[in-house]
Amino acid sequence: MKTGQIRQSLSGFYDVYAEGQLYRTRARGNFRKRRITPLVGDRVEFDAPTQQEGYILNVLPRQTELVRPPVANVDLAIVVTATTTQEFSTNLLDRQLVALEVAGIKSVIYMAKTDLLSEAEFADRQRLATAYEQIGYQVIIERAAFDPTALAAVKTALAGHVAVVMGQTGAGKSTLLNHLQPGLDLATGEISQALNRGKHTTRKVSLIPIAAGLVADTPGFSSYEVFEIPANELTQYFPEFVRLGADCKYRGCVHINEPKCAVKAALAAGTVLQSRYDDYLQFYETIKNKKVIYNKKK
Ligand SMILES: Nc1nc2c(ncn2[C@@H]2O[C@H](COP(=O)(O)OP(=O)(O)OP(=O)(O)O)[C@@H](O)[C@H]2O)c(=O)[nH]1
Ligand SMILES: [Zn+2]
Repeated sequence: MKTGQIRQSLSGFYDVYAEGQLYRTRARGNFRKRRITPLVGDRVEFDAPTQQEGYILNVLPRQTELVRPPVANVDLAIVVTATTTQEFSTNLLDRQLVALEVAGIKSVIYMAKTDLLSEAEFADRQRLATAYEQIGYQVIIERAAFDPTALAAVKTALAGHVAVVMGQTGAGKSTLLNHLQPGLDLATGEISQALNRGKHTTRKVSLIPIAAGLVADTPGFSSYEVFEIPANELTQYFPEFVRLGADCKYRGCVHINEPKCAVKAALAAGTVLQSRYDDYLQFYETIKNKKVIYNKKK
């Protein structure tokens, strides 16, 4: 028996990488009775008499599991953010960051399309980039449409990780992937559209080695309407609130109506971004209002 990692899945076949080689396998373990479908990124135990006919015997426990793209053990997300004034939204960015915090996936913010900005717009995005860095996120900001320094920074960030590229439609995900891996040839402007059709396509998903990491060739989605966490835990997914919250008067402070709240004090002092706090309140309300819906889930 060997141990390896699924690097690609296509019509019932799983290509497993182990000891420098790829093995084409099928699923045949008793994990199937437990309704575990192997995912790209899974670490698996398998038997392979030849490189062409192997059988997955066991799927090892997952650290993380994404639905779109269906990839296991992702531990890094490049959150591609279009910076043009029409497209840029701190709300959408914060939604993605919170969803990734909840999933236990580290985020790197990639600010794209800066070549389309005026000087004033660029200065504003730079100010935000600094603010997010202070929160604790790495921010990579393009200085040109094809910026080798930004690409090199992405490659460095990928080292040792299993990563996905996320972001809204038109953010520049395919463009970034194509620049990271020339020859990948993803059709720009087509991925979200294809996924949105919601058909059960037998889409190929693979992890491509880029620099010293692995990146899913299919970008992920940013529509996280519901956060499946209790509202009073939302604060845990805002790293700056976690740090400040230690100084709130009340344990379990949710930084809304409580007196002597360190988060609200920092907001008044201008050290917490107003947009972050506004988004926090909006997500908090969203969770409260969706309570009935997510309780119905089995
Ligand atoms: N000027 C400029 N245009 C860009 C940049 N990045 C992407 N674009 C353009 O923006 C459009 C959308 O880019 P994509 O890479 O397809 O965006 P995507 O995130 O993959 O979009 P979906 O497939 O819809 O999810 C394309 O026409 C790109 O050529 C950039 O840095 N500068
Ligand atoms: Zn507080």
